[in-house]
Amino acid sequence: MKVLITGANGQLGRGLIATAPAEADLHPVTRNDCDLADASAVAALVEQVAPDLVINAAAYTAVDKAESDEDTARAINARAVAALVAALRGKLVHVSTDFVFDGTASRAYRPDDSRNPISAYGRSKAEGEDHLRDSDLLVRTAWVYTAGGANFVRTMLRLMAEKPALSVVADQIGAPTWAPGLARTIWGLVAKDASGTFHHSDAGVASWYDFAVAIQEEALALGLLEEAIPITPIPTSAYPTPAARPAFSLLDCSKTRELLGDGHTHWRSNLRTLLKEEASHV
Ligand SMILES: NC(=O)C1=CN([C@@H]2O[C@H](COP(=O)(O)OP(=O)(O)OC[C@H]3O[C@@H](n4cnc5c(N)ncnc54)[C@H](OP(=O)(O)O)[C@@H]3O)[C@@H](O)[C@H]2O)C=CC1
Ligand SMILES: Cc1cn([C@H]2C[C@H](O)[C@@H](COP(=O)(O)OP(=O)(O)O[C@H]3O[C@@H](C)C(=O)[C@@H](O)[C@H]3O)O2)c(=O)[nH]c1=O
Ligand SMILES: [Mg+2]
Repeated sequence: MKVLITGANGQLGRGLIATAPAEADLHPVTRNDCDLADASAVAALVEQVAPDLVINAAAYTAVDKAESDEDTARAINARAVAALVAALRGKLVHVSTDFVFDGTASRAYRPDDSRNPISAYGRSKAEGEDHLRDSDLLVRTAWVYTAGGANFVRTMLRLMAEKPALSVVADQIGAPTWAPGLARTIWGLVAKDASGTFHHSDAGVASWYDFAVAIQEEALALGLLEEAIPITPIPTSAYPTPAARPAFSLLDCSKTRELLGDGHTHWRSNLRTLLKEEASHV
């Protein structure tokens, strides 16, 4: 099975490469190999590799920057998806976000719930989803982190080492996602030849504040941080950002777990695994 993986240097791309099944003949590509904003380059790449499957792990993920750069976000998160679908004979596995939802739900979002993005990034990702065919596979995830990535965990570790105190929003609720776990779920869905929409995040629920508190506790226990600093829970209104973010974006992952018939690891357990990995590199 010839598999083209875009975004190969990203958090998910690296996880997909690390967890790929032995029978997958991987063709990882980065921005240097192909600029996804260039539709003709996308078509040429797909023609040249002639993959059975494309896993599109590339995206414009700078949520705040997208507010003032929506056209670039749309080029990568939407128009590149259309170009992949147009060039491709095989299946597209595409990845999207909890930020396609508006956050007004009072229960976890199911794969077929209606979308209503409230940011430029969310709109660009929703538009990308719309380009998929029925035979393609869409996996929505949230709050992704991994070793070496640009993510909330690494931002917190840096700020906790530098600052005397932190304030973190406590009224945005969701669940973090460890990239290698997401990658395994994607390979599991590919093995089942799944199509349609699936959700994957780690198990459990958190606010960004809860996540920050857990990061500090686990990092102190592992010796990644020397001293605890006070972390204050704040409302979103006290932390203004260019992009609006959903107040509640928990993903209901039961359809995915039922199909794969496996367990669902709690985010705190995955966080500990990641921090142990970070600690072993120090
Ligand atoms: N990160 C998160 O919290 C979440 C991510 N997602 C989705 O999951 C998927 C994977 O995200 P993640 O791995 O975290 O993202 P990353 O930002 O870690 O990686 C994205 C990759 O896409 C590449 N890329 C960006 N623009 C282009 C371009 N024009 N041409 C070629 N490559 C490009 C980037 O390259 P470069 O480094 O050179 O820019 C980067 O390697 C995405 O679809 C994202 O929307 C969903 C929910 C949460
Ligand atoms: C650094 C910092 C952030 N925050 C808040 C801002 C924001 O509401 C929240 C998370 O901040 P970040 O900028 O790390 O997260 P953000 O980039 O918005 O993360 C999102 O990225 C995209 C790609 C997705 O698809 C989403 O699922 C989600 O993971 O924490 C604080 O309250 N205090 C702080 O000191
Ligand atoms: Mg970010």
